[in-house]
This record gives sequence, C-alpha cells and structure tokens, in this order.
Amino acid sequence: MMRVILGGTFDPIHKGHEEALASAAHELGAEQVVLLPNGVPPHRPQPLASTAQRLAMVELVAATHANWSVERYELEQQQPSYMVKTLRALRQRWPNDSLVLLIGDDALAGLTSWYQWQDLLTYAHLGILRRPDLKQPLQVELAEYVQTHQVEAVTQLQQHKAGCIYFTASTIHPISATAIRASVASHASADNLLNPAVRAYIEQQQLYR
Ligand SMILES: Nc1ncnc2c1ncn2[C@@H]1O[C@H](COP(=O)(O)OP(=O)(O)OP(=O)(O)O)[C@@H](O)[C@H]1O
Ligand SMILES: O=C(O)c1ccc[n+]([C@@H]2O[C@H](COP(=O)([O-])O)[C@@H](O)[C@H]2O)c1
Repeated sequence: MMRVILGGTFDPIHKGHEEALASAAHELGAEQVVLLPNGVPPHRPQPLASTAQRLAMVELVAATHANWSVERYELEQQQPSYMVKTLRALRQRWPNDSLVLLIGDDALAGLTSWYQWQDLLTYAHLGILRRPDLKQPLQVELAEYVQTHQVEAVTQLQQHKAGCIYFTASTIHPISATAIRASVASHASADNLLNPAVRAYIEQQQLYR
C-alpha cells in the first residue's frame, strides 16, 4: 500500500495544498493520503491560528475526500517538528508501506538545512511538486544527491518502501497561506482559494482579521 504525506503549517490549508495533493496521489496511485500539520515549526514564524484551529481546518478538508486522514503526531510532540523524527515514527507504525513525502521544489532547494536531511530517504521517498516559475538551480551537493536517488517511473515508488526521489507532474498553483491571511485581514475575497468548509470556519472563528 502507498501513502502520500503532505506536511505543512496549514495556516490555513488552501486549495493549492488540496489540489496538488489530490493530483499527486492520483498520479502515484496512492491508496492513502495523509495531512501532517506541524506542531512547532522549526524554520518559520509561529502560526497565527492556534494549533486547535489549524487542526480543525485540516480535518474539515480531509473529511471532504475519501481515503484522506490527518496525522496528529507532530501536534502531540513538545519539541520542534523535525521531519526525520516524524518519518521514523511513521515508518514504525507502517513498516510495510511505501511512504512518499511530498514537498515543493522550493522546499527541495532548502533541503540541506533540514535536520539530518540525508536520513529522510531512509524512511520515505520524496515526491517533488514543481513550481514552474522557480528556476533556482540546486546547490551542487544537493543536485548530486538528487541525481543519485532520482527515479523516472512511478512503479519504482510502488516497488520500494523508501529511498527514491520522483518529480511529479503536478505543479504548484500560485496560492500561498501568507497571501490568504493578508486578503482576509484586508477584507478582500480569498473565497475561491479555500475549501468552502475552511472558508466558513475562518469566518465563524473570525480568524486572520
Ligand atoms: N500552492 C501550493 N501548491 C502546492 N503545494 C504547495 C502550495 N503552497 C504550499 N505548498 C506546499 O505545501 C507544504 C506546506 O506548505 P505551508 O503550510 O507552509 O503553506 P504555504 O502556503 O507555503 O504557507 P505560508 O505562506 O504561510 O508559508 C509545503 O511542502 C509547500 O511547498
Ligand atoms: O525537519 C526539518 O528540519 C524541517 C525544516 C523545514 C520544514 N520542515 C517541514 O517541511 C514541511 C514544509 O514546510 P514549509 O513550511 O517549509 O513549506 C512542513 O511539514 C515542515 O514542518 C521540516
């Protein structure tokens, strides 16, 4: 069985996340889709919404798709959310599954700053979502690493449980949570960028105003 995982701050979760995830899951033939909200993001300012609110929004989105679930592991930890530690824990829980961690290619460009980044592939594959406007070349060490582990066929992700890097066909829509928070704060409409259930929740909780 294959599980695709998208980790994020989700402040809030938006259609960019939702559509990229649905399309990548379809392309890879994944049976399960896992949304992984982080607890204490190690690498960025802390979220505006509370942990409970971010979790509620992610759960509203998961509920609108068959086979999508929310993984609370990082929310239950007191320490910063280091992905390698999370994947190690998820690997113990799902020893026989193919696990594919999806990240944007902007995140890939910064991968060497992640805690123990070279161990990520011990526990999962990396599936890369492409940002068409990003033409930033990878630094040499990372480019070589990618070349060593890159596979061209989805079947290789299905046949192995971890260890491969695969560039998905799904591209990143130019939607960001930062822009959505700014729109809500200035009373501009972000309606078509959000799942309707999340839109209603933000309104009801008076978030980002
Ligand atoms: N529009 C998008 N399409 C596809 N993937 C996205 C999009 N926006 C973010 N992602 C990916 O989703 C993951 C989690 O993103 P995150 O929660 O930080 O959202 P964000 O919109 O980038 O937030 P912020 O603007 O607050 O930084 C990352 O791997 C990121 O590359
Ligand atoms: O493990 C790390 O060191 C690490 C460093 C940066 C980001 N992450 C995780 O990567 C995912 C995407 O993060 P972002 O906000 O950089 O798009 C999210 O789940 C973060 O918690 C993880």
